[in-house]
Amino acid sequence: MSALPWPPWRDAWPRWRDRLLAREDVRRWAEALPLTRWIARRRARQVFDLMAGFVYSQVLLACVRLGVFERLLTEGPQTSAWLAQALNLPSDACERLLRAAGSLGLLERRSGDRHGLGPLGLPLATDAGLRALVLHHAAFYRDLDDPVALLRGTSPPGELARFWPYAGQPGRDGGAETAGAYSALMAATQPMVAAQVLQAVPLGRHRRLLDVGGGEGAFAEQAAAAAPSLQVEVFDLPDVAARARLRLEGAGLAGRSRVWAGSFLQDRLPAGADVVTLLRVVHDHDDAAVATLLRAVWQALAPGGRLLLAEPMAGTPGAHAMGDAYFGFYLLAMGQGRPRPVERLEALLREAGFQRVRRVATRQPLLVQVLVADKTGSS
Ligand SMILES: C[S@@+](CC[C@H](N)C(=O)[O-])C[C@H]1O[C@@H](n2cnc3c(N)ncnc32)[C@H](O)[C@@H]1O
Repeated sequence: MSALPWPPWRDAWPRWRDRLLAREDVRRWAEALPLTRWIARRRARQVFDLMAGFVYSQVLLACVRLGVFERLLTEGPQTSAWLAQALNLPSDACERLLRAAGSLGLLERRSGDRHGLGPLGLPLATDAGLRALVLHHAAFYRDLDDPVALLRGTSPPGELARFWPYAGQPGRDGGAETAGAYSALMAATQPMVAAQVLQAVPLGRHRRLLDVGGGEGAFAEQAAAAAPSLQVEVFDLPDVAARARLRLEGAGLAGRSRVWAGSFLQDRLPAGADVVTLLRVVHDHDDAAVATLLRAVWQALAPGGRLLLAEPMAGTPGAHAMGDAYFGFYLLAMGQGRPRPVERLEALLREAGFQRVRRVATRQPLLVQVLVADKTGSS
């Protein structure tokens, strides 16, 4: 266990508060008193939202499955009757869905008794990657059916674990199919990550980029568009690499790209790139595998080259639940990996031989944080 992040004397206040608020009479008093009433109400709402969060997610899933957001984006605000017909729902059920989605900020009322996109519905209407994730979460949701068994490791492998095994055993049965489904999801959600990374770290000064665990090449394609003189390369497992080859050729990048098939846990990475990217890869792996991977990247980089590690991280200010709750349980269901705080990743990078490890701010740290690290010595 690591040391406590605060000295024991700081426990005194929460201990006193917990003892006080455990008393029924104090809670009633706090609800009645104008000065504390708003805190009591906010807490009650927060607890209710935690309890009911799974219902909110299913309202969102229904909207995505029915294509509500894209429809309202292309057709503009519509009446409940119009939507009931377009979505093939009984009018009562449609009204119920519209009310639920409205209460969550996904939709909002407009003039003439019509419904339009709400502030939270707009990103879902415009981002196919977000909608793909919502659909994918249906499988994650089923895996969370018995969270205690999941924590104890006594539940049978769930759907996410079946989605993933091609990574551990390339070439095994069903590899191409599972790799296809997973890689397509990654590619659909990659644009939001690429936008953050390329804005934070322009690649114009580099000549050769190697995207390790680069999936079907979605980031390589965007990097090539952002830096026209950059040679882009992707390294991934064989079934995924085959998809990357097709994608990059299809994007007209055959002359500026190269795709390598292999496992970064067993095979040498191609040497000589002056920038290596690891996007949403490290959190998928346990510490021993990460040490192997980072050492392999260090060896592959040209002297003076740099590594760009980007992923959602634990302890992200203002987004703790994203790291510790969402990714903590997502990766548990997947069967390996963990979200790591920046400090842990910095330590792993230094242990692998990297120097000048530094953080680069992104506009949406919830989506992705970026660490840059240099290879200053020779291998
Ligand atoms: C979460 S996905 C991220 C893909 C891509 N970087 C992105 O952000 O869209 C992780 C990627 O690492 C690849 N991967 C996992 N284990 C690997 C291994 N041992 N060797 C090479 N690639 C691996 C997977 O096939 C997958 O494409």
